[in-house]
Amino acid sequence: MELKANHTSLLAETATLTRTRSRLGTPSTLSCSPTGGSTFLHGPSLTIPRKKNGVLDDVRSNGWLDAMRSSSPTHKKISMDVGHGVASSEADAAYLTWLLEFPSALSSFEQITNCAKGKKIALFLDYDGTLSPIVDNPDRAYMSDKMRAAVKSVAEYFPTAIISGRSREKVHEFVGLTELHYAGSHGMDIIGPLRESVSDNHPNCIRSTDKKGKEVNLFQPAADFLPMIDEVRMLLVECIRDIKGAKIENNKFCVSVHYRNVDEENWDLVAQRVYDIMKDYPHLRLTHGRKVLEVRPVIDWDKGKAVTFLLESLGLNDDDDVLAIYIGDDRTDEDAFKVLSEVNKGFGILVSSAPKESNAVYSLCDPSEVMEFLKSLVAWKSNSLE
Ligand SMILES: O=P(O)(O)OC[C@H]1O[C@H](O[C@H]2O[C@H](CO)[C@@H](O)[C@H](O)[C@H]2O)[C@H](O)[C@@H](O)[C@@H]1O
Repeated sequence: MELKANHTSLLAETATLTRTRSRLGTPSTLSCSPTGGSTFLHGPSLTIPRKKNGVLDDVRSNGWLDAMRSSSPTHKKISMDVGHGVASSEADAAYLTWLLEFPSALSSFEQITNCAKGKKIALFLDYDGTLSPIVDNPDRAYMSDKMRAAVKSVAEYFPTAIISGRSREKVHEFVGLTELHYAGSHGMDIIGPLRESVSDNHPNCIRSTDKKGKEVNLFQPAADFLPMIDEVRMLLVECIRDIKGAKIENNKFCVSVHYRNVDEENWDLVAQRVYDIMKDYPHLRLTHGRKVLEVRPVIDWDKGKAVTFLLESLGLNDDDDVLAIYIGDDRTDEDAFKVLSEVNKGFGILVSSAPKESNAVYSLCDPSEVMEFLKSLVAWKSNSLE
């Protein structure tokens, strides 16, 4: 039996498994001001230390390898002892305990819609691991037609944006819906509605046209870095060429170094090769995703800033009656969760099937639960309009 069958009763069952509930608290205190979540632990420092004696000392001592090993917890669903409703392993018990701190957005749906009453919902969706399941080949991370239909329906009721680490063009191609707003390269490439106050406030925001010839605002705060990023991408392609399974992905303002398909014994080699290139580019930094190293410009911009920018572009940032919901699965999504709770404008929903520290308030287990959540939002909104 899967956890999804009945979150509430399972949570009650497992309450006895933990003595930490009172310490953790639950968003039942959320009322209509959804802030909270815990402080996100950013993990190992990502600054690059000077080179030491041995070749691999750098990547070991700076924590890259540890971060690589913990970057994508094994996907699992809770298995339960049939007929007993108790968690069948310590990992399951840990997950159920974690759910007390980050309750399912599905079982908390009524609480969420109570918060949303009388408010304008704006929806922000990450792509990989949120709308599409994680797969070995990043070029084939397609979302299902059912998911596409769910995203299309939700966008009919609420302004909806995709915020991805991929290039904007690529994620738009995968999603294939023109009615959404898109931010690629972790928010460093945004097309938003034309709004003069926004281009006045952001020097890198220019007037442009989208694929349909409609006038839009194009915001690319890292435009000056493009030649450097291209140069580093080409160096990275060369330097990992002989490592079986390693793959470089061009995300325009970022470069992804994938190691999902590399033998674990060669991960340190991937890390060291990337490190050896990065050390000559102090204006670039590295972040960790799910079995991916991401090289990006050192600028004060992330998915959190992209959410703020998009809210401004949608004319929603000054309204008190806005509820922004951000759904994502990755470390980079934490910046967005954090911003929403800081400005008290909404909350994050972390997609994870394993316990993680997060700035999110709620959780969903996997993309199938994300789809269920989107469909529930549509049903709730259309019923409320009848
Ligand atoms: O911000 P996102 O939309 O979540 O993008 C983050 C990265 O996602 C992709 O990589 C991840 O998904 C791949 C396909 O399932 C998987 O093979 C890979 O191991 C994951 O890290 C994408 O390929 C990256 O470029 C994005 O930065």
